[in-house]
Amino acid sequence: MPSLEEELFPSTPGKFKIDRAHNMNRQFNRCFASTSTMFLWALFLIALTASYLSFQSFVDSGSRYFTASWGGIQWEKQIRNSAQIHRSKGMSVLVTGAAGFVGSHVSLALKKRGDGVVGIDNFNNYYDPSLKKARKSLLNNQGIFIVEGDINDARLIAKLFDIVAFTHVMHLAAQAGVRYAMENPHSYVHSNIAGLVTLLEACKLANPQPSVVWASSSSVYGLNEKVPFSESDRTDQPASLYAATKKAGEEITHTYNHIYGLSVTGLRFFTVYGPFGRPDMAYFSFTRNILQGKPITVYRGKNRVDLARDFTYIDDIVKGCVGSLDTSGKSTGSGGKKRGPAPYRIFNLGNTSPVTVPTLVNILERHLKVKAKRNIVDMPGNGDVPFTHANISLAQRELGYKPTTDLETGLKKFVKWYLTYYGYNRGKAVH
Ligand SMILES: O=C(O)[C@H]1O[C@H](OP(=O)(O)OP(=O)(O)OC[C@H]2O[C@@H](n3ccc(=O)[nH]c3=O)[C@H](O)[C@@H]2O)[C@H](O)[C@@H](O)[C@@H]1O
Repeated sequence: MPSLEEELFPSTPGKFKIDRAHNMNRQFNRCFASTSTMFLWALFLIALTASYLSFQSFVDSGSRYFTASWGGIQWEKQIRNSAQIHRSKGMSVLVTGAAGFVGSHVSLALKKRGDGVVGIDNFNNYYDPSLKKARKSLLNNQGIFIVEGDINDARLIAKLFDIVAFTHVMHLAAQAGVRYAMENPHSYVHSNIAGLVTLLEACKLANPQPSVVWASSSSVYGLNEKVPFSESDRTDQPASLYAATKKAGEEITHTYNHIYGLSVTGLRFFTVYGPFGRPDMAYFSFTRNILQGKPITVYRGKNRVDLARDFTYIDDIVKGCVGSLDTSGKSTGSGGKKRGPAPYRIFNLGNTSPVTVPTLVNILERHLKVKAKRNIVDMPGNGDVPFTHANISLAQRELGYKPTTDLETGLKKFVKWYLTYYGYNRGKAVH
């Protein structure tokens, strides 16, 4: 069985391919010494090398995670229809990661108020792709088309900009998850760094250039101890590779703003939760385990201090995203040339009231009406930070951001959705 990494990176230039060619060469020397057969074999090897190189350049263009084909008149028509704006002064937005948790919610909100939305998602299997497909159906029903492809596919992204003059890009495609970075570090580099650069290259070359709003993370505050976390606080001590790639994203987007005049807004999300959420996150996996009577692992910090998060409800995050798009200001460049300074902004989008993980479990128990089997363990050195707490005054001032859902209310809505979607005692969708 191929390892997960091999599955994720089928195109990574594997040494075995080169070794195989090398071995063939040795066999060839042994078995075929005559000049004429040597000539024939040389031709064969040249042909083999040429096809290998063209295969490499194909995969390097980025379709590593996904093999679906794209293109054609019908495909372009679906994209144009989806991008159509149905309100005055509306925008046409390319949403990356549109089948993801935040991406699907933001796409629906934009479409609802009459903006044009085109999604792109690679539907990778970091978590159950059937949930992503379910979100996709929801979006399709509202007239939103999601292109199946990877943001590393430069040709595909360029094609999308050929078809639609996007005014905005809402970039939410990413390899998420703090602890998984220890298992599969390369997937973070692939999506959060290489993918980001591929996307920014396309934005930089587009004419007109779109304004870019993208998802950074509260994890960039890392080992920062000053609370609450303000945008001007230190972010140079990441505790995980995930955080490091998000921080790198902030620096990379800054250079595209500086050199090419791209308008950029980075949003530091604080542990977003809610209906249609991510199954890899604690509130979601705890719910599944509690309902199935399985134990849950609750991490505890140094000196037996409970871990805490500034859990933020999805509807509040959506308002922050839409507010960011509305106030983003224009990019100034065109065709890769800067014409003047463009906005570069970073905002915390949190809830400003941290809750401990044991309290999160208590609330879930109440809503589920089932007792959890808690397995309390000291936090392993896995990239986690002990607490997060957002200062949101900047977002309040500039975006009108004002979270209104507390954890109790938000989890109630999540549990209601979960039970409708999966039913009791199940991890699989009931429809
Ligand atoms: O806002 C953020 O910056 C980040 O929020 C979450 O990361 P995290 O806060 O670690 O969220 P969870 O994985 O749901 O963990 C929440 C808390 O539960 C704890 N936990 C997690 C899993 C578990 O089995 N047990 C447990 O106690 C974690 O240590 C953490 O304190 C997301 O997974 C990241 O993608 C996101 O960037």
